[in-house]
Amino acid sequence: MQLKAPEHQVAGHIAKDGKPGPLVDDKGRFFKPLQGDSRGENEVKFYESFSSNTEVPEHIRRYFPVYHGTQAVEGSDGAAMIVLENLLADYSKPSVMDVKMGTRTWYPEASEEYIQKCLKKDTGTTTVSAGFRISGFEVFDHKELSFWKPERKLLRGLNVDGARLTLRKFVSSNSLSDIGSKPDSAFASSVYGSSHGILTQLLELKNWFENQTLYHFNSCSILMVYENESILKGNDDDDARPQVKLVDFAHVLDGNGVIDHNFLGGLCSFINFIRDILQSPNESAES
Ligand SMILES: O=P(O)(O)O[C@@H]1[C@@H](OP(=O)(O)O)[C@H](OP(=O)(O)O)[C@H](O)[C@H](OP(=O)(O)O)[C@H]1OP(=O)(O)O
Ligand SMILES: Nc1ncnc2c1ncn2[C@@H]1O[C@H](COP(=O)(O)OP(=O)(O)O)[C@@H](O)[C@H]1O
Repeated sequence: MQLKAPEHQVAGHIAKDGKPGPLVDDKGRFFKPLQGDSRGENEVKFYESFSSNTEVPEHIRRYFPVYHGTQAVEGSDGAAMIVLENLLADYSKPSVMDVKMGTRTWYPEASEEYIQKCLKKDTGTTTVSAGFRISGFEVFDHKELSFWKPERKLLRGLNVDGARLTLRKFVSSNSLSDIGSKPDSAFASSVYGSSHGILTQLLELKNWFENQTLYHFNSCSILMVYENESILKGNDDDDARPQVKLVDFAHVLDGNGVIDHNFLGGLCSFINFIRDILQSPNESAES
């Protein structure tokens, strides 16, 4: 089995200091290392529960990576990995964004030390003020014809206007490395707005979150992706294949019959940001 580091990972842990990072194979699978501190165990528990839970509607399953169990992986010193569908396997020039949802990333059951660490990040980013934060993104720059990924530090410093601007940049054709340039939102209608676009998918998810009490998705992210190859070729809107997926279930807890207000609130706010861009694609917030 040929394994390599994923080309377009935008957030989360990477191989560092002897610890393994995610890997992908050529058969469309994504291998995520089981993290210590019971996080890995908890994520496996979630996937096992979710994949056999008959209360999860079929049309909602498509928003989650397919789970293929766990596996000891040779290229990674035999470490156990969670085997998932590689969400980017069918994309050749993907633009990708990871958005961590919720007005808080901590939860009462966590240790005081962990809560304080999360609180610091939550108040210092748009988590508290907007109900989500952009954890990472990579866009295909249509002027430079190459991928552009901002430094993490830059993302952590985004305020609400900065997040709004970044969501425009994500669907713009003008150069992204130029901080001063105003995003043209050229792909907003095909990526965010088309009948199968990001907004439609977010609204379908929201419908489920308004009722589901099975799980609480603490610290979970929405991963948005679309294809640039088709846009470059001038094909029609549907070829951008915009996709919304949920990732990172290391801190998911049982819902115990209670609505996940934290995720739902963040999702509603995020939907409003996307809607605003669609309603005024030419407006551009100052960074
Ligand atoms: O260590 P940090 O500060 O980079 O925090 C990680 C987060 O990075 P962030 O600062 O939010 O961009 C990281 O967030 P992303 O996945 O990058 O959005 C995770 O929250 C990670 O924890 P876990 O894998 O969910 O248990 C976080 O890792 P832990 O520190 O909780 O191990
Ligand atoms: N199934 C997947 N397919 C493709 N890429 C993925 C998949 N899951 C995660 N990723 C990539 O890895 C990043 C980190 O994933 P995540 O599950 O949040 O890891 P961590 O627990 O280390 O934070 C995501 O932002 C995304 O770029």
